[in-house]
Amino acid sequence: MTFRAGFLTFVGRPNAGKSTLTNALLGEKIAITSSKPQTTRRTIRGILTRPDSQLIIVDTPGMHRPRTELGKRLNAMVREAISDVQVVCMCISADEPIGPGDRFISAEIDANPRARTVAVVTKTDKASKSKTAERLLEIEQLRDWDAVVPVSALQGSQLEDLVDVIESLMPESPKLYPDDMITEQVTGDRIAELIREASLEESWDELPHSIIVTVDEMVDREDGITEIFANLWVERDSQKGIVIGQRGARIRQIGADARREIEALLGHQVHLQLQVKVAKEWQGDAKQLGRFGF
Ligand SMILES: Nc1nc2c(ncn2[C@@H]2O[C@H](COP(=O)(O)OP(=O)(O)OP(=O)(O)O)[C@@H](O)[C@H]2O)c(=O)[nH]1
Repeated sequence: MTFRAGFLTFVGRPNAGKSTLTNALLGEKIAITSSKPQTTRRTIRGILTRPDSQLIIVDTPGMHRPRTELGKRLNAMVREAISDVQVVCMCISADEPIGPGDRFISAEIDANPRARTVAVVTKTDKASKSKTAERLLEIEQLRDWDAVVPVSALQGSQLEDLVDVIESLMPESPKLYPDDMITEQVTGDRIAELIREASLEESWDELPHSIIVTVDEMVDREDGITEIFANLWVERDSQKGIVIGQRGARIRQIGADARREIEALLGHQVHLQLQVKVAKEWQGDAKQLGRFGF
Protein backbone atom coordinates (compact mmCIF):
# COMPACT_ATOMS: atom_id res chain seq x y z
CA MET A 1 0.00 0.00 0.00
CA THR A 2 1.24 3.48 -0.85
CA PHE A 3 0.96 5.96 1.98
CA ARG A 4 0.79 9.61 1.02
CA ALA A 5 1.30 12.63 3.24
CA GLY A 6 1.81 16.33 2.81
CA PHE A 7 0.63 19.88 3.30
CA LEU A 8 -2.19 21.68 1.55
CA THR A 9 -3.47 25.17 2.03
CA PHE A 10 -6.84 26.80 1.56
CA VAL A 11 -6.46 30.30 0.15
CA GLY A 12 -9.05 32.69 -1.20
CA ARG A 13 -10.79 36.00 -0.76
CA PRO A 14 -12.12 36.91 2.70
CA ASN A 15 -15.38 35.06 3.47
CA ALA A 16 -14.85 32.43 0.73
CA GLY A 17 -15.54 29.67 3.27
CA LYS A 18 -11.99 28.45 3.97
CA SER A 19 -12.35 27.96 7.72
CA THR A 20 -15.78 26.35 7.45
CA LEU A 21 -14.32 23.89 4.95
CA THR A 22 -11.32 23.18 7.19
CA ASN A 23 -13.62 22.37 10.11
CA ALA A 24 -15.94 20.26 7.95
CA LEU A 25 -13.08 18.13 6.64
CA LEU A 26 -11.66 17.60 10.11
CA GLY A 27 -15.03 17.03 11.74
CA GLU A 28 -13.99 19.36 14.53
CA LYS A 29 -14.00 23.10 15.00
CA ILE A 30 -10.36 24.14 14.96
CA ALA A 31 -10.87 27.44 13.12
CA ILE A 32 -13.44 30.04 14.09
CA THR A 33 -15.82 31.29 11.42
CA SER A 34 -18.20 34.20 11.01
CA SER A 35 -20.24 36.07 8.45
CA LYS A 36 -17.77 38.98 8.77
CA PRO A 37 -14.89 39.02 6.28
CA GLN A 38 -11.34 38.67 7.62
CA THR A 39 -12.19 36.47 10.55
CA THR A 40 -9.09 34.29 10.30
CA ARG A 41 -5.91 36.03 11.43
CA ARG A 42 -3.44 33.18 11.83
CA THR A 43 -2.51 30.23 9.72
CA ILE A 44 -4.07 27.28 11.46
CA ARG A 45 -2.95 23.73 10.86
CA GLY A 46 -5.38 20.86 11.05
CA ILE A 47 -4.36 17.25 10.59
CA LEU A 48 -6.55 14.76 8.75
CA THR A 49 -5.32 11.19 9.17
CA ARG A 50 -6.89 8.55 6.90
CA PRO A 51 -6.03 4.88 6.33
CA ASP A 52 -3.90 5.70 3.25
CA SER A 53 -2.88 9.27 3.85
CA GLN A 54 -2.25 12.14 6.18
CA LEU A 55 -3.25 15.58 4.97
CA ILE A 56 -2.09 18.63 6.88
CA ILE A 57 -4.49 21.46 6.15
CA VAL A 58 -3.22 25.02 6.48
CA ASP A 59 -6.15 27.45 6.76
CA THR A 60 -5.07 30.99 5.94
CA PRO A 61 -6.49 34.50 6.38
CA GLY A 62 -8.46 35.81 3.41
CA MET A 63 -6.15 37.59 0.99
CA HIS A 64 -7.19 41.18 0.34
CA ARG A 65 -5.89 44.63 -0.51
CA PRO A 66 -4.25 45.58 2.78
CA ARG A 67 -5.34 48.79 4.52
CA THR A 68 -3.30 48.38 7.68
CA GLU A 69 -0.01 46.94 8.87
CA LEU A 70 -2.03 43.97 10.16
CA GLY A 71 -3.48 43.46 6.66
CA LYS A 72 0.04 43.39 5.18
CA ARG A 73 1.13 40.80 7.71
CA LEU A 74 -1.91 38.63 7.04
CA ASN A 75 -1.12 38.62 3.31
CA ALA A 76 2.50 37.72 4.10
CA MET A 77 1.20 34.71 6.08
CA VAL A 78 -0.76 33.55 3.04
CA ARG A 79 2.30 33.93 0.81
CA GLU A 80 4.35 31.88 3.23
CA ALA A 81 1.69 29.16 3.37
CA ILE A 82 1.59 28.98 -0.45
CA SER A 83 5.36 28.60 -0.64
CA ASP A 84 5.38 25.79 1.96
CA VAL A 85 2.80 23.33 0.63
CA GLN A 86 2.51 20.61 -1.99
CA VAL A 87 -1.12 21.39 -2.86
CA VAL A 88 -2.75 24.83 -3.04
CA CYS A 89 -6.55 24.80 -2.93
CA MET A 90 -8.05 28.09 -3.98
CA CYS A 91 -11.56 28.59 -2.61
CA ILE A 92 -14.01 30.50 -4.78
CA SER A 93 -17.55 31.06 -3.64
CA ALA A 94 -20.17 29.70 -6.07
CA ASP A 95 -22.44 32.67 -5.41
CA GLU A 96 -19.96 35.43 -6.25
CA PRO A 97 -18.38 36.24 -9.62
CA ILE A 98 -14.63 35.97 -9.99
CA GLY A 99 -13.02 39.37 -9.58
CA PRO A 100 -9.69 41.18 -9.37
CA GLY A 101 -9.18 39.73 -5.88
CA ASP A 102 -9.20 36.20 -7.30
CA ARG A 103 -6.80 37.13 -10.12
CA PHE A 104 -4.46 38.64 -7.52
CA ILE A 105 -4.49 35.42 -5.50
CA SER A 106 -4.01 33.31 -8.61
CA ALA A 107 -0.88 35.34 -9.41
CA GLU A 108 0.38 34.64 -5.88
CA ILE A 109 -0.01 30.92 -6.52
CA ASP A 110 2.41 31.28 -9.47
CA ALA A 111 5.13 32.01 -6.89
CA ASN A 112 5.17 28.29 -6.05
CA PRO A 113 5.40 26.59 -9.44
CA ARG A 114 5.98 23.20 -7.81
CA ALA A 115 2.58 23.23 -6.09
CA ARG A 116 -0.29 21.21 -7.52
CA THR A 117 -3.42 23.33 -7.72
CA VAL A 118 -7.08 22.65 -7.01
CA ALA A 119 -9.95 25.09 -7.47
CA VAL A 120 -12.61 24.52 -4.83
CA VAL A 121 -15.98 26.02 -5.65
CA THR A 122 -17.48 26.63 -2.21
CA LYS A 123 -21.06 27.20 -0.98
CA THR A 124 -22.70 25.35 -3.88
CA ASP A 125 -25.87 25.15 -1.75
CA LYS A 126 -26.18 28.94 -2.12
CA ALA A 127 -26.07 29.02 -5.92
CA SER A 128 -28.35 27.62 -8.62
CA LYS A 129 -27.00 24.93 -10.94
CA SER A 130 -26.61 27.48 -13.73
CA LYS A 131 -24.74 29.94 -11.47
CA THR A 132 -22.38 27.15 -10.39
CA ALA A 133 -21.82 26.20 -14.03
CA GLU A 134 -21.04 29.84 -14.81
CA ARG A 135 -18.49 29.87 -12.00
CA LEU A 136 -16.89 26.67 -13.24
CA LEU A 137 -16.41 28.25 -16.65
CA GLU A 138 -14.78 31.37 -15.16
CA ILE A 139 -12.54 29.18 -13.04
CA GLU A 140 -11.34 27.18 -16.04
CA GLN A 141 -10.39 30.47 -17.68
CA LEU A 142 -8.55 31.80 -14.63
CA ARG A 143 -5.61 29.35 -14.87
CA ASP A 144 -4.69 25.70 -15.44
CA TRP A 145 -5.75 23.52 -12.53
CA ASP A 146 -4.89 19.95 -11.61
CA ALA A 147 -8.53 19.59 -10.54
CA VAL A 148 -11.71 21.56 -9.97
CA VAL A 149 -14.11 20.39 -7.25
CA PRO A 150 -17.42 21.99 -6.22
CA VAL A 151 -18.39 21.49 -2.56
CA SER A 152 -20.78 22.61 0.13
CA ALA A 153 -19.13 22.50 3.55
CA LEU A 154 -22.46 23.34 5.16
CA GLN A 155 -24.26 20.37 3.63
CA GLY A 156 -21.20 18.16 3.64
CA SER A 157 -21.53 17.51 -0.06
CA GLN A 158 -18.58 16.31 -2.18
CA LEU A 159 -16.14 16.68 0.68
CA GLU A 160 -15.04 13.08 0.25
CA ASP A 161 -14.35 13.76 -3.46
CA LEU A 162 -12.24 16.76 -2.53
CA VAL A 163 -10.18 14.74 -0.05
CA ASP A 164 -9.66 11.96 -2.61
CA VAL A 165 -8.43 14.47 -5.19
CA ILE A 166 -6.05 16.14 -2.73
CA GLU A 167 -4.77 12.76 -1.56
CA SER A 168 -3.98 11.73 -5.13
CA LEU A 169 -1.87 14.87 -5.59
CA MET A 170 0.24 14.29 -2.46
CA PRO A 171 3.69 12.67 -2.59
CA GLU A 172 4.45 9.27 -1.13
CA SER A 173 5.56 9.87 2.43
CA PRO A 174 5.29 8.34 5.88
CA LYS A 175 3.04 9.96 8.50
CA LEU A 176 4.27 13.34 9.68
CA TYR A 177 2.15 13.67 12.83
CA PRO A 178 0.78 11.25 15.44
CA ASP A 179 -2.59 9.62 14.57
CA ASP A 180 -4.61 11.32 17.28
CA MET A 181 -3.41 14.87 16.65
CA ILE A 182 -6.03 17.11 15.04
CA THR A 183 -4.41 20.52 15.38
CA GLU A 184 -1.10 22.09 16.30
CA GLN A 185 -2.77 24.97 18.10
CA VAL A 186 -2.26 25.16 21.84
CA THR A 187 -5.38 25.22 24.02
CA GLY A 188 -4.88 28.83 25.18
CA ASP A 189 -4.89 30.06 21.58
CA ARG A 190 -8.00 28.07 20.74
CA ILE A 191 -9.76 29.58 23.75
CA ALA A 192 -8.73 33.12 22.76
CA GLU A 193 -10.17 32.45 19.29
CA LEU A 194 -13.46 31.15 20.70
CA ILE A 195 -13.82 34.35 22.73
CA ARG A 196 -13.09 36.43 19.63
CA GLU A 197 -15.67 34.43 17.68
CA ALA A 198 -18.32 35.14 20.34
CA SER A 199 -17.49 38.85 20.12
CA LEU A 200 -17.85 38.81 16.32
CA GLU A 201 -21.41 37.56 16.67
CA GLU A 202 -22.15 40.53 18.92
CA SER A 203 -20.32 43.44 17.37
CA TRP A 204 -20.96 45.22 14.10
CA ASP A 205 -19.43 47.19 11.19
CA GLU A 206 -15.77 48.02 11.64
CA LEU A 207 -15.55 46.85 15.24
CA PRO A 208 -14.81 43.17 14.50
CA HIS A 209 -11.47 44.11 12.97
CA SER A 210 -10.53 46.09 16.06
CA ILE A 211 -10.90 43.22 18.49
CA ILE A 212 -8.11 40.94 19.62
CA VAL A 213 -8.19 38.52 22.53
CA THR A 214 -5.41 37.30 24.79
CA VAL A 215 -5.56 34.66 27.51
CA ASP A 216 -3.44 35.67 30.50
CA GLU A 217 -3.81 32.72 32.77
CA MET A 218 -5.61 29.40 33.16
CA VAL A 219 -5.89 27.76 36.55
CA ASP A 220 -7.24 24.23 37.06
CA ARG A 221 -8.99 24.35 40.43
CA GLU A 222 -9.31 21.42 42.81
CA ASP A 223 -13.08 21.29 42.25
CA GLY A 224 -12.48 20.47 38.56
CA ILE A 225 -13.36 23.93 37.25
CA THR A 226 -10.84 25.79 35.09
CA GLU A 227 -10.56 29.47 35.82
CA ILE A 228 -9.66 31.49 32.71
CA PHE A 229 -8.48 35.10 32.78
CA ALA A 230 -8.71 36.74 29.38
CA ASN A 231 -8.53 40.24 27.90
CA LEU A 232 -10.56 41.55 25.01
CA TRP A 233 -8.61 44.41 23.44
CA VAL A 234 -10.12 47.17 21.33
CA GLU A 235 -8.38 50.02 19.49
CA ARG A 236 -10.07 53.09 20.93
CA ASP A 237 -11.61 54.25 24.20
CA SER A 238 -14.93 54.83 22.42
CA GLN A 239 -15.06 51.14 21.42
CA LYS A 240 -14.68 49.98 24.98
CA GLY A 241 -18.15 51.15 25.95
CA ILE A 242 -19.67 49.53 22.88
CA VAL A 243 -18.19 46.15 23.73
CA ILE A 244 -19.16 46.42 27.39
CA GLY A 245 -22.71 47.50 26.52
CA GLN A 246 -25.49 48.82 28.73
CA ARG A 247 -24.63 47.89 32.31
CA GLY A 248 -22.24 45.25 30.96
CA ALA A 249 -24.95 43.38 29.06
CA ARG A 250 -22.94 42.88 25.89
CA ILE A 251 -19.72 41.65 27.47
CA ARG A 252 -21.76 39.31 29.69
CA GLN A 253 -23.38 37.85 26.57
CA ILE A 254 -19.98 37.45 24.86
CA GLY A 255 -18.68 35.71 28.01
CA ALA A 256 -21.67 33.37 28.19
CA ASP A 257 -21.44 32.43 24.47
CA ALA A 258 -17.69 31.88 24.68
CA ARG A 259 -17.99 29.85 27.88
CA ARG A 260 -20.35 27.39 26.20
CA GLU A 261 -17.87 26.79 23.38
CA ILE A 262 -14.87 26.57 25.71
CA GLU A 263 -16.65 24.03 27.92
CA ALA A 264 -17.42 21.95 24.81
CA LEU A 265 -13.73 22.08 23.88
CA LEU A 266 -12.37 21.21 27.34
CA GLY A 267 -15.18 18.87 28.34
CA HIS A 268 -15.68 20.45 31.74
CA GLN A 269 -16.93 23.57 33.50
CA VAL A 270 -15.02 26.84 33.27
CA HIS A 271 -15.18 30.26 34.88
CA LEU A 272 -14.33 32.97 32.42
CA GLN A 273 -13.10 36.34 33.66
CA LEU A 274 -13.19 38.70 30.72
CA GLN A 275 -11.75 42.23 30.84
CA VAL A 276 -12.09 44.86 28.13
CA LYS A 277 -8.92 46.91 27.54
CA VAL A 278 -7.63 49.44 25.01
CA ALA A 279 -4.51 48.90 22.88
CA LYS A 280 -4.44 52.19 20.95
CA GLU A 281 -4.63 51.70 17.15
CA TRP A 282 -2.93 48.30 17.46
CA GLN A 283 -3.65 47.25 13.85
CA GLY A 284 -1.24 49.87 12.54
CA ASP A 285 1.37 49.69 15.29
CA ALA A 286 4.33 47.40 14.61
CA LYS A 287 5.28 47.15 18.27
CA GLN A 288 1.82 46.16 19.47
CA LEU A 289 1.39 43.73 16.56
CA GLY A 290 4.62 42.11 17.71
CA ARG A 291 3.28 41.87 21.23
CA PHE A 292 0.15 40.15 19.94
CA GLY A 293 2.31 37.67 18.06
CA PHE A 294 1.97 38.92 14.47
N1 LIG B 1 -24.44 28.48 2.65
C1 LIG B 1 -23.16 28.22 2.94
N2 LIG B 1 -22.46 29.10 3.67
C2 LIG B 1 -21.16 28.83 3.94
C3 LIG B 1 -20.53 27.64 3.48
N3 LIG B 1 -19.23 27.67 3.88
C4 LIG B 1 -19.09 28.83 4.57
N4 LIG B 1 -20.23 29.53 4.62
C5 LIG B 1 -20.49 30.82 5.31
O1 LIG B 1 -19.64 31.82 4.78
C6 LIG B 1 -19.20 32.72 5.81
C7 LIG B 1 -17.69 32.79 5.83
O2 LIG B 1 -17.16 31.53 6.18
P1 LIG B 1 -15.70 31.35 6.75
O3 LIG B 1 -15.41 29.90 6.76
O4 LIG B 1 -15.51 32.13 8.00
O5 LIG B 1 -14.86 32.04 5.58
P2 LIG B 1 -13.29 32.31 5.47
O6 LIG B 1 -12.94 32.17 4.03
O7 LIG B 1 -12.54 31.46 6.42
O8 LIG B 1 -13.24 33.83 5.90
P3 LIG B 1 -11.99 34.79 6.33
O9 LIG B 1 -11.53 34.33 7.65
O10 LIG B 1 -12.65 36.11 6.35
O11 LIG B 1 -10.97 34.70 5.25
C8 LIG B 1 -19.80 32.17 7.12
O12 LIG B 1 -20.96 32.91 7.41
C9 LIG B 1 -20.10 30.73 6.77
O13 LIG B 1 -21.17 30.20 7.53
C10 LIG B 1 -21.32 26.71 2.71
O14 LIG B 1 -20.86 25.65 2.26
N5 LIG B 1 -22.61 27.08 2.47
